Amino acid sequence: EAAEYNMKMHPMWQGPLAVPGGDRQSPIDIVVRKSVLDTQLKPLVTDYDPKTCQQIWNNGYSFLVEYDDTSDKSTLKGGPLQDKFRLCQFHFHWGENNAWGSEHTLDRRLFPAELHLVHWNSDKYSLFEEAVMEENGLAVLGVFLKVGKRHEGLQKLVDALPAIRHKDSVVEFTRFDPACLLPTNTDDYWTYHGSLTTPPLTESVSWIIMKQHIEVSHDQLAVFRSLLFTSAEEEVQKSMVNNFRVQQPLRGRTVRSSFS
Ligand SMILES: NS(=O)(=O)c1ccc2o/c(=N\O)[nH]c2c1
Ligand SMILES: [Zn+2]
Repeated sequence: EAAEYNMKMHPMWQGPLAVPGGDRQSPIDIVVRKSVLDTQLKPLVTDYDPKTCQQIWNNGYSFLVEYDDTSDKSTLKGGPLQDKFRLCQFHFHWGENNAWGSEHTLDRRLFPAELHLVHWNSDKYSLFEEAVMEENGLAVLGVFLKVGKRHEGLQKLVDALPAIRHKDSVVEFTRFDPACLLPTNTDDYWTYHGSLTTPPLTESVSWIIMKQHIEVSHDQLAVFRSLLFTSAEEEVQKSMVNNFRVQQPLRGRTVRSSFS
C-alpha cells in the first residue's frame, strides 16, 4: 500500500519516475542524528542584487521568480561550494493543506512548503542549460516554510500571483531581494549531493538545506494554492497543490552538517 499511498499523495507523479542508475536522487529525508559535522564547511555568502529580478511566471509545476543571470550580479559562494554560483530563479513546493508540502524532510517531519533558490556554477559554465548536465553544476538553497506570522517581504510576491493563475502566464516582477526570504541564521545547514526534483531529474545539484525555517501566514500560503497547473484554454482547471516529489533513497550518501 506504500506505493499506492505515494501515488495518492502525489498525483503529479504518475508513479515513481525511473531514472537510469539514479543513485543521487532528491529530495531525501535528512536523519539529523546521522548527519556528519564537517568543520571545513564555511559560512554561506549570498550577494543578491534586487535589480536583476525580471519576471514571475507559472510554468505548470510551480511559479518561478527569474533573475538576469547574464553576469555575476546575484551570487552564492562559500558553504560547501568551491566555485561561485549565479542565481537564476527561485520557486516553491507546497501541499493542499498545512500538514505536508515540503520535498525534503527532517527526521520524516514534513513542512507545509519549501523554497528553492537555484544557482549555477558560473566559474565553470556559461549557461544554466550547460551546468544542469554537469556534476556539481548547480547549487540549490532549500528553506523550509512554517505557518505563523505574515512574512512582509513575501507579500509583494503573493500580490503578483493572481496575475499568473494559469500555466504559461508571466508578468514583469522587479526589484525583489531574495535575501529577505532567507532565515536570520544561514550558518547552520545540511549539505549533500543530489538531483533536480523535477524532470530532467539530473544529478547535478549540491543541496544546501537551512536548519532554520521562515514563517509565512496561512493566508499567504492559501494564495499559493489558488494557482493552477492548467492553462486558460483547458476545460478542467486543476489547483496547483502537492507539487512535490516523494523522498528518494539515500543510496549510501552522507549528509554533512555545518553545525553540531
Ligand atoms: N526543484 S529543483 O530541484 O530546485 C529544480 C531546479 C531547477 C530546475 O530546472 C528544471 N528543468 O529545467 N527542473 C528543475 C528543478
Ligand atoms: Zn524545487
